[in-house]
Amino acid sequence: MRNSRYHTHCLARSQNWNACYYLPRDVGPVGKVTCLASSRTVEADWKQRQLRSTAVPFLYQQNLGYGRFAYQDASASEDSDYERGSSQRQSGGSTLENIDEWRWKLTMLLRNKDEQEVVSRERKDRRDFEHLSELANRMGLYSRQYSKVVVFSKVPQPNYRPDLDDKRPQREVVLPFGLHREVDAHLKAYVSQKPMKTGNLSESSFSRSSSSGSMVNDGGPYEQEEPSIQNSDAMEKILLRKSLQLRNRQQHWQESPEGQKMLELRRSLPAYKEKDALLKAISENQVIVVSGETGCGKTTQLPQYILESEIEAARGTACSIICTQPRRISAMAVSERVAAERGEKLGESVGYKVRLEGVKGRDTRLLFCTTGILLRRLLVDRKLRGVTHVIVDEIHERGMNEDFLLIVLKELLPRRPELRLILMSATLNAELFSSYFGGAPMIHIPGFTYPVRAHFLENILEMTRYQLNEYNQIDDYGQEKAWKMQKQAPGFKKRKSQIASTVEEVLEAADFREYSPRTRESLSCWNPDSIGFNLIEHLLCHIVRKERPGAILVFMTGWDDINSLKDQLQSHPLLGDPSRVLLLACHGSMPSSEQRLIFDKPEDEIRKIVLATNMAETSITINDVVFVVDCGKAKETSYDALNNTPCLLPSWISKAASRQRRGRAGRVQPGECYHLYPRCVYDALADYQLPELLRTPLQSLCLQIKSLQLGSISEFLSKALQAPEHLSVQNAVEYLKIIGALDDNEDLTVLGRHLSMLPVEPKLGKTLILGAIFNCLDPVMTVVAGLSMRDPFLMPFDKKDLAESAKAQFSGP
Ligand SMILES: Nc1ncnc2c1ncn2[C@@H]1O[C@H](COP(=O)(O)OP(=O)(O)OP(=O)(O)O)[C@@H](O)[C@H]1O
Repeated sequence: MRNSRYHTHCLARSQNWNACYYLPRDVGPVGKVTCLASSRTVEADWKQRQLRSTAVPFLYQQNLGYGRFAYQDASASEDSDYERGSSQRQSGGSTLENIDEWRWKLTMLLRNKDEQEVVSRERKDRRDFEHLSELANRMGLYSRQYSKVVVFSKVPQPNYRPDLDDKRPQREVVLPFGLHREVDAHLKAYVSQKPMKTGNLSESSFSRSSSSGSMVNDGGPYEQEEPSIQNSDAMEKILLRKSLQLRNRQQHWQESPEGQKMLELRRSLPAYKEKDALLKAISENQVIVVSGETGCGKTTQLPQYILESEIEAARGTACSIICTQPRRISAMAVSERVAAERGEKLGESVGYKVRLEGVKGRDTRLLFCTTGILLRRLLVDRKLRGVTHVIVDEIHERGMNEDFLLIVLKELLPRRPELRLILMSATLNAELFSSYFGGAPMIHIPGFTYPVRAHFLENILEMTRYQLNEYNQIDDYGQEKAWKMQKQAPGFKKRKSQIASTVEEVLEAADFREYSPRTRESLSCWNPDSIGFNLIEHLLCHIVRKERPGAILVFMTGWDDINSLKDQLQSHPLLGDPSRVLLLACHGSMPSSEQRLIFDKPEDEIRKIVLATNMAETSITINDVVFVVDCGKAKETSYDALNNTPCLLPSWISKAASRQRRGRAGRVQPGECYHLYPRCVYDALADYQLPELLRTPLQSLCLQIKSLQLGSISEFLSKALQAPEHLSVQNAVEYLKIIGALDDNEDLTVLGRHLSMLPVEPKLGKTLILGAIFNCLDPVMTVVAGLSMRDPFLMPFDKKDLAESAKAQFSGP
């Protein structure tokens, strides 16, 4: 290893800037520099004046690197004794004491167009961070905490920064050519001798890098050869022994007192009554469609029934179940719950995989993952080798990934007759899915777990005696506060969406005679465009003071309204009192570790209030939630194919989404749901949300189609459950041609291939480009980013919405 050349960087502290520069190792001798990758020690004896003139910012590159010219604050690096010393000298105590210093640092960051971020490793408690974060936010900057490191930046930050992960330092090691060849030869020899197993998840390409080069297969779609199984007798014996071990372990747990208790609990769920019928239908049909009320046990029980019955039949090692979830948080939470119900640690027979995170082991037979992860696996393993069951959960959401997955799976089914596909949701249009899969059987799980009482706006106003008027419905949030307030102000005219007009019509026709004059008056000035911060505050006070114990889950639309409402509630004498209320936020741009806090139970006497986006709408069980508050709106990407203008705006949710929100209560005890809109408005909502495929740009999807070699883009998309308009497809293809991702024959260029590998949700075409900027500072990508910035299509975006969407998309799937 002595000969290896480390692409590492040294930290050098500058005198005046209170900052560190990244220096490439070969910048030349500037004082005495020793880099030891293993011990992560940097010894620096800088001649500082000399350094300031010689130091050059270093573009830090790595696979998912965030190339930028970085500053680190003086106390930055734990790597350096020198730095530690300076940290003590300069920070001197709490961050709040040096707030002016911070203000100056952030101002300098804003002024200097070459700098993108300030990285601080100074010890900060949560309050300090929030204080600084507020300051940064006010200055139009972003902030993010990664364990002990805090980043203030000009652009939104992703959930995970490998370059800031002290526990897992990533270095690129360039091996000498001779050694490289030797390792290659050993690997080849090993691979050629190693028998291939089927049915083993650990061998599946979930662990393969998507950049393995196997993505493009000359054989065309689904034409890969099955791996030959050598020494099959010996292998079968090993697998059988393993299967018997799995069976013994399962029986042992089920017979234990804790296992018995858990079984009893599981048997009380409505799904249990249908267990045999479900298993029979699965064994007799390749595709089935399952519906059942929220909380009846679809997500946690059905995959488990399959797993248990396979293990029971001594086929444990041959079975491999994948259950997709639309969101990271549900994949993680549900897998934890199922592992606990099986008396195991996560990563034994049950695991999860979401982007950049996952827990699974060699024996994992049931894997919960995001839809995006399954799609990425399909990139490298089109036949889903070894997978026996695919369960697509919450199929009613009709996200772009889910619809895309369905087309691919539908094509795959005839080639994998033993593969089973199960589509599930509480609120799906079962006939639509059934007919798409040639009349697949539909099974309904009847019954509720616990009742949830629904209260609509008229009941809430009666109950709380809150009086709505023209002035207390102006929500105070977001950077463009003035604009938003103007928009919400009575009399402000704007182009109305169809649903907004319908809402107005039903309100005009509504009959509220049975309610008090006070409520009728309130309803007459209710502003359907506002979220109603003041009403929410009043309702929360009412629940905290007068209702039974239990956590409250409030559904908001996005990062900005959640944060502003949180600020407002924090300054309230009751709701802001930490000895009585624990206020938590949960949105897509938060790190998973923070999102998980919503599942923790606070101390007795403290009421937990979670402000969440629709990411908490499906699959998850926060077991102390008794009350749900639903503002009736969610941020949604929509797209006007005629003008090629996408936008991300709060829109009315569908009835299905409203029921899903209500269903977050009543899972372990009876619950209450407060819908902040009248019942007549609920009745007027669409049954289901318009599929994402029909309302968003298709660029990213087109790239996926091409990289999977699925033929002509328009032909492929015409096979969707509900095919997008021809104009939308054409626009997307044209766009990709303009930026050089597709050539004139609609084939992927090198650039297109790179872009198709980006882990970006295909929600906004422009986000794909932002993904290129953030995730891949490959020079080619930067050129593309530049091109797209001049692209007039970008203009209709609300900049904040775009940034927020980008943030949300980097955190999922
Ligand atoms: N973490 C948990 N703690 C306690 N009970 C739980 C937990 N997770 C699930 N449950 C119990 O299991 C039941 C079934 O949950 P599951 O997620 O399988 O329902 P579901 O039918 O998939 O609902 P949804 O459609 O809302 O996702 C819940 O109603 C609850 O009683």
